[in-house]
Amino acid sequence: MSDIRHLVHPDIDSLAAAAAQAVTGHLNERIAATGQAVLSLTGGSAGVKTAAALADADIEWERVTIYFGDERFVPADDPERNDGQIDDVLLDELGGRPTVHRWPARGAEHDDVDAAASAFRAAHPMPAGDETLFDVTLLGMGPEGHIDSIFPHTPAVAENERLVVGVRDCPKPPPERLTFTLPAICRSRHVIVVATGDGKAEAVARGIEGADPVDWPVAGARGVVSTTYHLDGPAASMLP
Ligand SMILES: O=C(O)[C@H](O)[C@@H](O)[C@H](O)[C@H](O)COP(=O)(O)O
Repeated sequence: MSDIRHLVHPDIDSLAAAAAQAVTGHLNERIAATGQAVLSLTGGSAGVKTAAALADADIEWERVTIYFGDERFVPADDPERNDGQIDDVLLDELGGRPTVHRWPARGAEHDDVDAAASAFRAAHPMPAGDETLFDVTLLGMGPEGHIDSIFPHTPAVAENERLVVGVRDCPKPPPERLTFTLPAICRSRHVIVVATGDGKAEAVARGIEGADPVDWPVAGARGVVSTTYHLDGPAASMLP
């Protein structure tokens, strides 16, 4: 099992700055080594703030490929989509420099979430086996330990083969979503979890102690090289 650690920051802005600095270091290391890097982004307040902090980072973005860890299966122009929030704070500013792979939107081409997941798999073939898929996966987390659209006690958290699934009956609206699964997330070199507030404290503690991911999905998100939780004081308050 890779190294797992946590860092506590005074507030969400310094947390986002530190997480963005870590993302930058990991991406630049891979760009120096291989000429390219792959990043998976996340929605939520801490995730979007971290993406915003990346707008000032010194990164050769034309060498970076970006995915979104999950997406709400709603129309492309729906303000509920995660990618629109990331466009506003980061991608619009970067223009066409990174390669960005978006999830299918609900619409004329896709009106069924499972068909949309199949279409995404077909359009983005990913190698079987252990080869890493992402250099960095950034994850926000809900109070019940959900990451991406992987919620406790759902088919998505039990998925142990497919890298991408459609989600129905999601406990948090909207009910239909698309998500990478734990087998995909665990093929990241570095996993970075960002969480603030005492509502997240139990999930943080369960994640770091290595609880059953069926109960606390974040506990199943482990990077090949490192797993780091960036927290504020309240989110860290149940750690030993
Ligand atoms: O699709 C979603 O419903 C959100 O993106 C959600 O998964 C979010 O990332 C977490 O709930 C953490 O959000 P906060 O950092 O705002 O608490």
